[in-house]
Amino acid sequence: MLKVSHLSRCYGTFKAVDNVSFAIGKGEIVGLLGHNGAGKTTIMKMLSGYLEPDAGSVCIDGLDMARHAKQIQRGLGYLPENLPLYGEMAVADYLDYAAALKGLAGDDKIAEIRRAIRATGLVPKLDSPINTLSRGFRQRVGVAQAILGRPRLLILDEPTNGLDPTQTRQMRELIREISREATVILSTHILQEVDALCDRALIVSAGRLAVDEKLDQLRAGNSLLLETSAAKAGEKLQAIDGVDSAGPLEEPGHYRLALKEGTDPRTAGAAVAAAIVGGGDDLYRLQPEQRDLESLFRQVSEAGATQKEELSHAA
Ligand SMILES: Nc1ncnc2c1ncn2[C@@H]1O[C@H](COP(=O)(O)OP(=O)(O)OP(=O)(O)O)[C@@H](O)[C@H]1O
Repeated sequence: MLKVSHLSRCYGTFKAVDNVSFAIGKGEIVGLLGHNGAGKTTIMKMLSGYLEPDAGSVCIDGLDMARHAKQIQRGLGYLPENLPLYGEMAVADYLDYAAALKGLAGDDKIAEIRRAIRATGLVPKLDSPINTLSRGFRQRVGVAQAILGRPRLLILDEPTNGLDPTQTRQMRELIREISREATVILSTHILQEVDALCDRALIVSAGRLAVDEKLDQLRAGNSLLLETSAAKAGEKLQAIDGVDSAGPLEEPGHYRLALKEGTDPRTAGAAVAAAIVGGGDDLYRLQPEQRDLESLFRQVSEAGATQKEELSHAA
């Protein structure tokens, strides 16, 4: 449905997005995660056709954004980070205007506005000028305009930004509801948001895509941590059935063993233990590696910070 290839974008000489590629299938909810300034909004702007990439391409349903922006944008809903809402306008008038901009007219337009208003719980606020609404309701107006016309792809930049816990819960329910009909990519720096809503996480760090992983795979984990007296066990362990790679960690005798897909960690663990003990070495620790979004995010951020530091020293 969405294919992003080698996307890059600079602001002046600063590279905000650097060679990012990923693909999203129909019906997925994907979270784009990253620290402040990681490049999420810049990526979202390019996905929506609002900003042109310096290099790379965005294809939606086989159409290239560079050549078919108008056509693609008709089937796309976008909630930008700071949606310019016209404060003096009543909610109903604003949505009527937004629907017309999307090319909706006549009965279709009325039906779509009604649907968006109901989906976002905006019925009691229809006649209220936008500048009298709370932040949560303004955000709902933003989502309502994004879902007008039943877009097949929804791009939501920080949809729960600034919402209180109740509003956040309601917004998540709304996104889940919308995802029954549409593919959703949402950006956030809130890990729980991705945990609660998404099938997959993309983590950007310093403009680069550092992680692209399904959350159930992430939760299942597929690696072992080993501590042994064997000084150079790497090669021997790599030869064990089910072990994909055996990398030494910083401390001597510590290894991280990545397992091949479909390998049962218990079976591989037993073979690893037998190889260590059978070779006359001591086995101090062997356990599945605990992986969660938070530790992965921390790892990626630390790596990104080191990389930034190295770049600034080199400059
Ligand atoms: N118009 C611009 N001109 C210059 N630099 C910009 C511009 N827009 C963004 N940047 C810079 O590009 C980098 C990426 O910004 P971007 O807004 O994409 O990050 P983000 O991950 O969305 O951050 P946040 O979570 O704070 O919204 C940042 O360092 C930012 O300062």
